[in-house]
Amino acid sequence: MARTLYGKLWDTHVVAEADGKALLYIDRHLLHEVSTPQSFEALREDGLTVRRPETQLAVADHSVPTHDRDKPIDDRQAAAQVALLERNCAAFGIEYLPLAGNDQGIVHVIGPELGFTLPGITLVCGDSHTSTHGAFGALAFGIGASECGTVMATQTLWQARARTMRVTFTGRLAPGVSAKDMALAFIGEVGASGAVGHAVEYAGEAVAALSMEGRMTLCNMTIEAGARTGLVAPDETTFAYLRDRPRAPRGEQWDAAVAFWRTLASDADAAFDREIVIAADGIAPHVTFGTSPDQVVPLGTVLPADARFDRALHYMDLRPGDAMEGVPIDHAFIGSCTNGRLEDLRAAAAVIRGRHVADGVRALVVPGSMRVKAAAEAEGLDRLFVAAGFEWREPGCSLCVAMNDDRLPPGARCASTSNRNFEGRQGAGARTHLMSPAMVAAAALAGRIVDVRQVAR
Ligand SMILES: CC(C)[C@H](C(=O)O)[C@@H](O)C(=O)O
Ligand code: SF4
Repeated sequence: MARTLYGKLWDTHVVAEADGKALLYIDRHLLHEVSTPQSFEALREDGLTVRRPETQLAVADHSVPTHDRDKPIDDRQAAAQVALLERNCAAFGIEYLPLAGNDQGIVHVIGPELGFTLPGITLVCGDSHTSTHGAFGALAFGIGASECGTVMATQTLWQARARTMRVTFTGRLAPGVSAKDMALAFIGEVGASGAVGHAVEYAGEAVAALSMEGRMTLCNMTIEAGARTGLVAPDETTFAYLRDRPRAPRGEQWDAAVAFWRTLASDADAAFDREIVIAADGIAPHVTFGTSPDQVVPLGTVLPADARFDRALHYMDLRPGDAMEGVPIDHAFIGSCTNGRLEDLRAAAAVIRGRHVADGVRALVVPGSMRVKAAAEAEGLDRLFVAAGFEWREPGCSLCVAMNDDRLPPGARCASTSNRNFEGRQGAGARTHLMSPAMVAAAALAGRIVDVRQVAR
């Protein structure tokens, strides 16, 4: 029978079935400091060990400071969280990527760039944005703290099979429009719970044309439509990205792996439970206006009059009929597991080159990882951002979630490349507008939200 990519990934990992659920084999587990303390505690209480430590990889990202990394961490809670992760990993034999090392970064940035994330595998992490790794054709999904413990002890998880949804982006993106705009357009169309219970596979010409960075942005935000996971079938772009990555297979193993990875695409006649088609060539840059990622509009339109948005608009200090263009901003954030990769920094830099951040705007660039930072510095992007008035920081989640000391004051309004615009996400009372890196760069220069297509060179 014809199968979808999701079906193939599922079938190759089922160990047992009962009560309508399947016991799935979990190939890889990523860990960070926020979601794992209880998982390790549970192992200790039950006297369990980690079954296959070599399939697990840990890094601290959420609460780490993005400045003065040569000094001890100031914040006591953050310092304790990071130290605990390090101790737990040492005690259970799990590899930990040190804060001072060259491989540290946001968990969803380092997995792919190290070649830890591979097509055809199941990959989990105690973090909702684990869907990012689905860009490689891996079955990747976020799990809870107790499930992290289960995976460490048993290398398996009971899961209910998801329904399938294919989202086909026809045509090509226009200049100035990116994967972030595709993600926001999709979420705007289906709503924040529109894909609940579904595994979403992205397909179509515009997806095939995306770089791995773009595909990761798309899969990363899939979770904001309520989906369990996002997927893109692996292709030449995927293989070219993974070749020679530090932990990717080599030599004959590489050839065998690629031959297997080529079989993972959905069969031509595979049926999906739901099909959505979006014309990519008609997508304009998108900006969120509310406090949920689906409260989003394309530029060139005005905010809808709808009682459902009353609370959000009140929080955001906006009104129905307002256009997003011209809304003044005082902060700009370029970073996160959605848009903190080299390509994202390049897209922002291309807009900024030779210009300066507007008076009264505080702008931050937080590379997604040490490797992204090093690569950006090798191209001189750090100097370009600093000359333009941006702060150039050390890698971590930073202002995406404000769990470290990067936090906005109440009433601040931020143009942000991150993925969640919830109330207080970037600081109590702060307002977040999600958009692409190029759009954030343009907003930082203008001091207000502008259409990057009108400022880009
Ligand atoms: C802290 C962590 C568990 C959380 C998540 O699950 O996604 C965070 O990464 C987020 O983006 O809100
Ligand atoms: S960058 Fe943001 S979304 Fe990504 S893992 Fe960190 S807090 Fe979560």
